[in-house]
Amino acid sequence: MTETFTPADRRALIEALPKAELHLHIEGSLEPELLFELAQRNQVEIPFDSVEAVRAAYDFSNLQDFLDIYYQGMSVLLHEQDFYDLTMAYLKRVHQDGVVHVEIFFDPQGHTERGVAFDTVIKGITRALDDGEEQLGITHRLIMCFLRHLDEEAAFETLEQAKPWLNRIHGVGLDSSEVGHPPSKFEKVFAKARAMGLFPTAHAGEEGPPEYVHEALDLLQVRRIDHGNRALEDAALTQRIADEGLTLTVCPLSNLKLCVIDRIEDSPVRKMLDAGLRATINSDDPAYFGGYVNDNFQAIADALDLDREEILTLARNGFEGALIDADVRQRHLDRIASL
Ligand SMILES: Nc1ncnc2[nH]cnc12
Ligand SMILES: [Zn+2]
Repeated sequence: MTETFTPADRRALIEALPKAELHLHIEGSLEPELLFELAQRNQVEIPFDSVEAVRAAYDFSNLQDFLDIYYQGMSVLLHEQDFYDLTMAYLKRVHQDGVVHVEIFFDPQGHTERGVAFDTVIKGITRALDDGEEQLGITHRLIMCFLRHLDEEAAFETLEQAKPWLNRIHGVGLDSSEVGHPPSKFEKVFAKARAMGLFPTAHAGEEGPPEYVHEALDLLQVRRIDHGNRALEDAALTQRIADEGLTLTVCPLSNLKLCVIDRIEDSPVRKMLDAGLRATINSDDPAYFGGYVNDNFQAIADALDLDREEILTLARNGFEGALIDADVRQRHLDRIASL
C-alpha cells in the first residue's frame, strides 16, 4: 500500500522542519504596527493614518511600485534602537516558523542617504543578531547590498564605510530596481568586495532578462543568485547553474505580489527542482508580501502539490546553500533526515 501524504501532513512537516532563510531584506520585515510605533517614537510624518491604510497601500503591480513604498517605510528608522527592534521582531517571528539560521540583507544606502550613519544601522542590527543567537539559538550571516539604481561610486563609498565591520559582514549583494541597471554597472566594486573576502551574490532575473544572470555570473562572479526566475528562459544558462551547483533564493509570495508571476502555480520552483537546480524558499520582504518562510513553503507546496521528498529537498537546499561551516550544515541535515 502506498503511504498517503495529506494536506495536514504537509502542514505538520513544514512546521516541524528546521529552516534556513537566505533571502530576507531586514527593512522589508518592517510590519505596519512597528512602522506606526517608530513613526510616533521618532516623530516622523507618514502618509497613512492607520495600520489598515498601510496594508491597503501594499498593492503592487511591479518591483518599482513596491520599492517606492519600501524606501518610504524606511524613513521611520533613525536610531540604533530602531534597527535593533526591527531585527529582533523579525527573529522572534521566524523563531516560531522553525528558522534556525538567517542570512540577512541590509541596504545601508537607504539609510545613509537620509543622514543615518552606517554605524548606527549596523550596530542595531548586529546587537539584535547577537541577542537572537543567544536567546533564540538562531545563527546568522549579514549581507550588505548595494542599491543598483545608484551609481558605482556610491557603492564604493558604502564598501569603504563597511571596512571597520568586516568581521560582521559576510557578503555583498545587489538589489533595488533591476531593469536598466545591469550587473555590469557594478563590476569593479564587486571585484574589490571579493578581494576583501566578501561572498558575492546578486538579485538577477527577477524582472531582468537572462542576460543579467549571465552578467552576474561572468562579471560579478556571484556564487549565489537571488530570485533567478528568468534564468529558466535560457537552457544553456540553466544547465550552467545546475553544473556549478549554485543556489537560487526563490521568493514565491514576493513573485506573486510583484506580478513576476500571475498565479502562485506559475512559480518556477518545480521546474528548477526538475532541472537539478538548488532552489530555496524565502520570504524577501515578508511585511509587504503577506507571509514569512512557512507561509511561502505552504503556498508553494499547496500550489505545486509538492510531495514529502520535494519539501525535504527545499529545506535541505537552504542549508546546502548557506554560508555555514560543514559540521554545522551536517548537523542541520541530520535533523532533517531524522524527521
Ligand atoms: N525583491 C526585491 N528586489 C529587488 N530589490 C529589493 N529590495 C527589497 N526587496 C527587493
Ligand atoms: Zn530581494
